[in-house]
Amino acid sequence: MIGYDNVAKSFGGGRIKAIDGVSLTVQRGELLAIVGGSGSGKTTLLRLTNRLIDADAGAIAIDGRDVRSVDPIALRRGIGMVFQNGGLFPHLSVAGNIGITPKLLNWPKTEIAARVDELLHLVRLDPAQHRNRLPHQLSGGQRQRVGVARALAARPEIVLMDEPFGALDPLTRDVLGGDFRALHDRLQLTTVLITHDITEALLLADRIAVMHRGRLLALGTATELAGSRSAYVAELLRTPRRQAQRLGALLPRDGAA
Ligand SMILES: Nc1ncnc2c1ncn2[C@@H]1O[C@H](COP(=O)(O)OP(=O)(O)OP(=O)(O)O)[C@@H](O)[C@H]1O
Repeated sequence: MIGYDNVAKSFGGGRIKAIDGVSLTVQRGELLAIVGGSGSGKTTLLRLTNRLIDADAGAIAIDGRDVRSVDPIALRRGIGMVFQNGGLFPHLSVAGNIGITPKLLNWPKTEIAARVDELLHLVRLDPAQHRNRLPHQLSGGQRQRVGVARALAARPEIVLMDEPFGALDPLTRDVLGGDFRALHDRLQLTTVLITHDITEALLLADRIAVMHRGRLLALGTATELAGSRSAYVAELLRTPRRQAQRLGALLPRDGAA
């Protein structure tokens, strides 16, 4: 569904190699997580995908079509994008935020209103209670749900998510992650999700891409990564492994559910 072929992108007149020869294929229907330290190139890769920036070298294809042959605005309208903290327009209501792409696409008003309510149901927010609120009148988790609804408004096949659950408490994060995974499956989306949290990546994604200094260091399922010989990947997996062992010992299986 998305193919990256030897993609490179530098900043600062070539001094900062943000992406340094990345090749990777995201399968249709897959949820791929990208993990890696700060500055490893995760956001740059996402921004290249919908042409918020263009690559210096290599090619990116969506459904077999080079993204450079598609009008960037049309491209972005066909790809849902979810940001950390929702990225909602503060002066627009929930309905205004969710309906923004359909409005740009000149959908009739009644159709937009029906779609907003349908999407609020989809992300498990009561339309009557939420559609007229402003973003600051929502909790962090509710804002992210609205962010997901907005990304899905024009029925994209691809969703790009940049640390969507990063600023949430661990319980909300877990629930939202699970809810999104269910939506991804139900709507047969292809999703690329950036996260700092390797545990979240292991639990949610079909495959995980590990980025390090602009390069793709490893790519695979949890089991495949566990067999990686990279010292960096072993270090990444050490914390969730240790936590799983400690929690297994601390929480007996037949305790409170
Ligand atoms: N517009 C820009 N101008 C100059 N340098 C940039 C720009 N965008 C990104 N960079 C640099 O490119 C490198 C990769 O940045 P990127 O934002 O892709 O990393 P990241 O892995 O998403 O980091 P984080 O997890 O901290 O968000 C960094 O060194 C960053 O400073």
